Amino acid sequence: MIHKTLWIVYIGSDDSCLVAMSDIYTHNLGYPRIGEQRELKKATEAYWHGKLSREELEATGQQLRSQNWAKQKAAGVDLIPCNDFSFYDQMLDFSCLIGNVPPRFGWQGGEVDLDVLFSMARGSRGEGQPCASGCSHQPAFACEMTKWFDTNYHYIVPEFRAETKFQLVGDKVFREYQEAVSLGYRVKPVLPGPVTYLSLGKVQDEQNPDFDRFVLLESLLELYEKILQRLAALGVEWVQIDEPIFSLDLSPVQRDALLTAWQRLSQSAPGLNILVTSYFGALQENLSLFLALPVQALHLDVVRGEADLDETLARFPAHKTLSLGVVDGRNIWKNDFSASLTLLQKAQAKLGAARLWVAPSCSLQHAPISLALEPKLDAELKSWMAFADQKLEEVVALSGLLRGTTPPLVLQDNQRAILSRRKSTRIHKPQVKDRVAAVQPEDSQRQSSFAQRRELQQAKLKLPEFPTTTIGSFPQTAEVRSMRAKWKKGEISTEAYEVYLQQEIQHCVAFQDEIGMDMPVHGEFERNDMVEYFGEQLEGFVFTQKGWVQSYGSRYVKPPIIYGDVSRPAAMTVRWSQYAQSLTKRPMKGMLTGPVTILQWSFVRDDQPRSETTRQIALAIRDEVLDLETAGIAAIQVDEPAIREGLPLRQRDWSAYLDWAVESFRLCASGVRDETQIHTHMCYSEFNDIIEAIAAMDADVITIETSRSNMELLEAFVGFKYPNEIGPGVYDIHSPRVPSVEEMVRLMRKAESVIPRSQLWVNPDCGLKTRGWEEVKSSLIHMVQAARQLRVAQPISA
Ligand SMILES: CN1c2c(nc(N)[nH]c2=O)NC[C@@H]1CNc1ccc(C(=O)N[C@@H](CCC(=O)N[C@@H](CCC(=O)N[C@@H](CCC(=O)O)C(=O)O)C(=O)O)C(=O)O)cc1
Ligand SMILES: N[C@@H](CCS)C(=O)O
Ligand SMILES: [Zn+2]
Repeated sequence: MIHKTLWIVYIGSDDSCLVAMSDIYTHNLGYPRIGEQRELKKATEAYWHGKLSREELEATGQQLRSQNWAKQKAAGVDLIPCNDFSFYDQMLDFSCLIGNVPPRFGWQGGEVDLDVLFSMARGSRGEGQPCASGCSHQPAFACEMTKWFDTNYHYIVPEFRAETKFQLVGDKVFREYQEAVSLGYRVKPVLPGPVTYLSLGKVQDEQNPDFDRFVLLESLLELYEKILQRLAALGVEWVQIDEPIFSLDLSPVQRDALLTAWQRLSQSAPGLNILVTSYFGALQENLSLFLALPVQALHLDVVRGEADLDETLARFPAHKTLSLGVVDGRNIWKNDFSASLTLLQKAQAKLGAARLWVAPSCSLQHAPISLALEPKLDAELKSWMAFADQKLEEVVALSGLLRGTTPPLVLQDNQRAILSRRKSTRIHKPQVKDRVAAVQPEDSQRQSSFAQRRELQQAKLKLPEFPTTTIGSFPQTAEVRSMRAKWKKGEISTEAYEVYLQQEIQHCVAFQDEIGMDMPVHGEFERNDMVEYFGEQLEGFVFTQKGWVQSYGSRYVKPPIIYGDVSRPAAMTVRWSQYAQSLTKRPMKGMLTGPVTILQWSFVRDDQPRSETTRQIALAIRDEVLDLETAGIAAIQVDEPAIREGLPLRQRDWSAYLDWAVESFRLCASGVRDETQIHTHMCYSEFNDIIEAIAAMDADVITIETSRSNMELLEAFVGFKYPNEIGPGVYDIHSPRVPSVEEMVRLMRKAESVIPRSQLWVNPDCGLKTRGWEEVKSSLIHMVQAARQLRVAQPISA
C-alpha cells in the first residue's frame, strides 16, 4: 500500500474549522456502500422483516460509513467522499432531502422518515403504524426504478408534477459530513446535480401530463443554494456535484438549464469550493459548456472520454482544477500505469501539479470491493485485476509516480502484470475465433417469416387467447439459497442438492398446472443469477466469491469476469427443462440468458471489441437453444433485458451497436425450426428509441415491463405497429403488493385498446425470484383470472 502524508490541523474544537494544510492530489467519487460481507443488505432486509430495530439499522449504516472512510484514508486518498452512503439509492435520498415525495405516500411534511423512503422505493401495502413524519402508510405503488445510464445500477426515478414544491426537510448530507469530520476524515459531500436530477426524473401528473419539469428549475436552485450555504457554514471545503448528463446528447433546454444553474450556484456560497463531475462517456460537443462552468474544479472520465483530453487541456480555464478519472470505475482490470501516466503527464505539463487531481473515472459503487476477499481466485488471473480498494491504491500510486514520490518499482510491477495478461495463452482459443469468423448471414435468419411460423406454432402449442406465462424465475427463498450454499460448501452432496431442486421444480410446475398457467416454466431454482449461472458453465469466464455489486436497493449481483474466448463445453440447462416438461402436458418454456445481457452484466475483456465477445457468447447460447429444441422444448425464451442498457449514451453510436447486438440475438435464436417459439424478455427499458431494432430481433413473443408505468412503455410498440406477439407486464414484481384481478384486467384492456388481442400475452413484468411464495401465488392466481375475464370480454378494436 502506498501512503502519502496528509497534514490536517484542527483549530479549536469547532468542527467547522477543519483546515487542510496540504494540497489535494487524489480523491474518490464514491465508494461501494454495501459492506465486505453485504452488511447493508442483511441489515436492511432484516429491518424490513421486523427482525432489526431502526436503531440497529442506523448503527449498521454508521459502521459501514466509518469503515469505508477508514479504508479510503488508509489507502492514502486525500479527499474522501461522504453522503455516497445510502440505505437504498442516492437519487431517492436526494428526493427525500428536498421533500419531493409523491402525494400518494401520504407524507405530511417534516423530515422524510426512512419508512416513507422505503415505501417510495418498494411500494406500500398500507400496513404498519403511522410513522414519525405522520405518513399514514396508505397503500401506494412504488416510484419507478430505472437504469442508471448504461450501468446495471438502478435508481428511483424522481417524480415531478405542477404542484411539486421543494423544501429542505432533510439533513442527511449535513449529518454525514459532520459524522465524518468528527471521526477525523477530510471529506467532500456528494450530491446529484440539479440538471441531472431534473433530467432523470419523470412527470407524473394526471392533470398536467405535459407539464414542463424545467419550470421547477428555479425553485430547485433556491434549494441547492440553501444546501450549499449550509454546507459552507459547516466549514465544508469541497462539495462534489455530479452532472453525468454531460455525457448524453443534451437538448437546448438542458443546456440552458446547465448554464443558468451553474452561473447561479457558483455564487451562492462564498468560500465553498465546487467540483462538478461528469462521467460515463466523452463530452464531445458538450465540452465547451462543461469547461465554462464557473466552478473551482471539474472532473472528466478519461477512461471513456479520453478523446476530450487534448481539447480540455488546450482550453482549460486558468485557476481551475482538473480532476482526471484515469482508473476505470466500471471494470476490474488493472490500470495500465504507463498509459495513464501519459495522460496525466500531458495534463501536468499544461496545468502544473497543483491544479491536477487523480481519481477513478466514476464512483466505485459499480466495482466489487476488494481482491483481498478472493482467496480462491486463480492467482494469475487475479494478478491482472483491481477491485475498488485496489483501484484507490492505483489512484494514489499514479499520483505518486507522477510527482516522483512513488518508487519506480511500482510502475515496473504494474507493467509486468499488464504484459503477462496481454501475452497469456489462456485467453485465446483458435477454434472459437475460427467459428466466429465462419458465421454466415443465413445463420442469423429464421427459416420462414413470422406469419408462417406463427401458424405452425399455433398448431403445435394450441394456446388460448391471452395466453398466460411468467418470465422464468420463481421465489429464490432463503431455503433455496441456503441449500445451494450448503452444496457449494460440500455440506450436502450433489445428488441431495439435485433431488431438492427437482422437488422445487415439481412444486412449481404443479402450482402452475393447478392455477391454469398456459405456458409454465421450471422456476430457475438451480440458478444463483441469470448471468452468473451461465458464466459458471462457459469457458473463458471466472468467478469471485465476494465480488458483489449493488444492482438496486438490497439486491446485489456478482458479475462474472470474461477473461478469454468463450465456448460452451456442455449443455447447461437442458436437463432441468426436460425434467420440468416431463411433469406437465402444457408446453414448458425453456429459459436462457441472451448474449448481449451476459456481456452487459459481466466484467468484460477490454482487449477486443465487445461485439466480438458477444458473438462468441451467441454461438455458445445457440448450441444450448438447439439442444433444448432437440430435447422437446417447444418454446424457448432468450432473455435480453440488458439490450437497451447496452445502448451507447450518444445517439450517433446507436446504429453500430444495435447492428451487432441484434445480429447476436438472431445468431443465437435462429437455428431452430419454424414451429419452435422463440420468446425474449426485456425489463427496465424505454423502448421508443429502439423499437425497430427490437422488431428486427424477430422473436416470436416479447414480454416487457409495463405495469409501473401504467402501460406507457407499450406506446412504442403501438406507434411502430409491432408485428409479433407481446406480453406487456401486468404485475410489478419489484413490489410486495398483490395486484388485484381488476387492476390487471384494466391494464390489459388498455393494452388491447392499442394492440390486437390476438397479439397479446398476459404475464408479470419480470421474474419472481425476489418475491415470496405467498404473494406470488395470490398474484398469479389473480393474473390467470384476469386472463380468463379478458377472453370472455367484448373485444376492443385496436
Ligand atoms: C434482472 N436483474 C438482474 C440484473 N443483473 C443480473 N446479473 N441479474 C439479474 O437478475 N440486472 C437487472 C435486474 C436486477 N435485478 C435483480 C434482482 C434480484 C437480484 C438478487 O436477488 N440478487 C441476490 C443474489 C443472487 C445470488 O447470486 N445468489 C447466490 C448467493 C446467495 C447468498 O447470498 N448466499 C449466502 C448464503 C445463504 C445461506 O447460507 O443461507 C452467502 O453466500 O452468504 C445464490 O443464490 O446462490 C441478492 O441476494 O441480492 C439481483 C438483481
Ligand atoms: N428469466 C429471468 C429474467 C429476468 S430479467 C427471470 O425470470 O428472473
Ligand atoms: Zn426481467
